[in-house]
Amino acid sequence: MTPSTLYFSPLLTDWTQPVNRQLSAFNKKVQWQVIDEIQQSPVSSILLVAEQDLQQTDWPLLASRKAVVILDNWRLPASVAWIERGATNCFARHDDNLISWLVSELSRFALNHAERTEDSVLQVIIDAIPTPIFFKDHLHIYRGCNVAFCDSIGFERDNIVGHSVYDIAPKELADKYYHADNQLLAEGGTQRYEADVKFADGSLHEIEFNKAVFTSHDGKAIGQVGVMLDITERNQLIRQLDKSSHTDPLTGFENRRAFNQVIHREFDQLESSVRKLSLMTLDIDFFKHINDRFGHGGGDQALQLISEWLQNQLRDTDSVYRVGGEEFYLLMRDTDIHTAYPFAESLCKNMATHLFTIKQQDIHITFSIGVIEINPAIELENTLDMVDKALYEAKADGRNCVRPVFE
Ligand SMILES: Nc1nc2c(ncn2[C@@H]2O[C@H](COP(=O)(O)OP(=O)(O)OP(=O)(O)O)[C@@H](O)[C@H]2O)c(=O)[nH]1
Repeated sequence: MTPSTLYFSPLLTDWTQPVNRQLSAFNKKVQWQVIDEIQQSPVSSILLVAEQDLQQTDWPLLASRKAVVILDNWRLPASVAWIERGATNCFARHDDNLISWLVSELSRFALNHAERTEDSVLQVIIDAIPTPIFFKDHLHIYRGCNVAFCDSIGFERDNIVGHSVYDIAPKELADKYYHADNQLLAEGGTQRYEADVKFADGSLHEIEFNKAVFTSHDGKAIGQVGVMLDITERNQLIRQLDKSSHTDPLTGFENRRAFNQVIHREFDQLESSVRKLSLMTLDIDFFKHINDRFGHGGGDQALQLISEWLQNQLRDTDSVYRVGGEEFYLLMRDTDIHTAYPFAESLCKNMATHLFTIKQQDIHITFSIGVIEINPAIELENTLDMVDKALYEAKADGRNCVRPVFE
């Protein structure tokens, strides 16, 4: 930033000439730079802006500049309102006090700059903490941060401190932060929420923001401190654990625990819908013989081959679960018994004619199957008992067959 450059908004264009003449009279040589948007002026620069040029979306950026609002007709309430929104000062168009304020600011620039480089004990302490930490004032301007915060967002501290969140984050994200900050300042206390954050190296992180308001001695909110906990690995672990607690490792199918959750959810929805839902229970016949003949490893291989085969027979709306050693449930959505029964018959027939190769030997394997349409008027437990009973009947009737339940 050049200290002797004064940035100004378009409506002040004619007005800058008389001001420039007066500054020259006091040996203050300045350059004038017109800007269309506040963001075109550097943070901490002196910005002179006509009240009519300001949009509400500009307000969050006022406090990160030395923004002076110029009023056509100076009114005390308007002046105070602009200062509360973050403006440094407020003058009437023809107020000579503006000239003395500018002279004083231009003279003090070097001193202020030197003061900003001070290193405090607090800074050393927070820099030693590997978790990103930042603090902002009540106008959403960053007033401090640690090294971990700079590293995570990929900015130097000088490009953060004194800046508005709109200076360092894309508008969409800045809007989100601004809204959350406003809410916290209004409500006080603490705030915790999770959000995805893109770090400087392009990686996406799941972050838990822990923020707290700090107050002046009279209890007024004057800013907030935020700590960003990276919970990406923790969440990945939770998702992995959740998945493995619902998945059978041998076949990759979901297990009985997953089935119980899904069936109860879908059963509850059935009551309020006209959709049909059918359930098939499939049990491999004489699986013990396969283990006896090929060993337990051969039995495992058979289970994997059968699962692959079964998966290939299904429609997109079907889900299969391994609910026991050699027993599977097949949930068929949008399917009534008149469709489910012939489908079960064709599965049974296709399975019996398919050749599986285990340890270089071709064998035939068969299923016994029970099938039922789930009736929302009947207790789910009773339905599950009925379809299991149908499966036992199929076994008792010689296996390799389907027994449907018709009510
Ligand atoms: N290899 C292997 N075998 C399993 C697994 N889970 C269960 N089994 C075996 O599956 C066999 C099931 O035997 P049974 O319940 O008698 O049933 P079956 O031999 O299939 O006979 P029916 O069901 O009456 O036709 C047992 O020998 C179990 O040890 C598994 O994960 N891997």
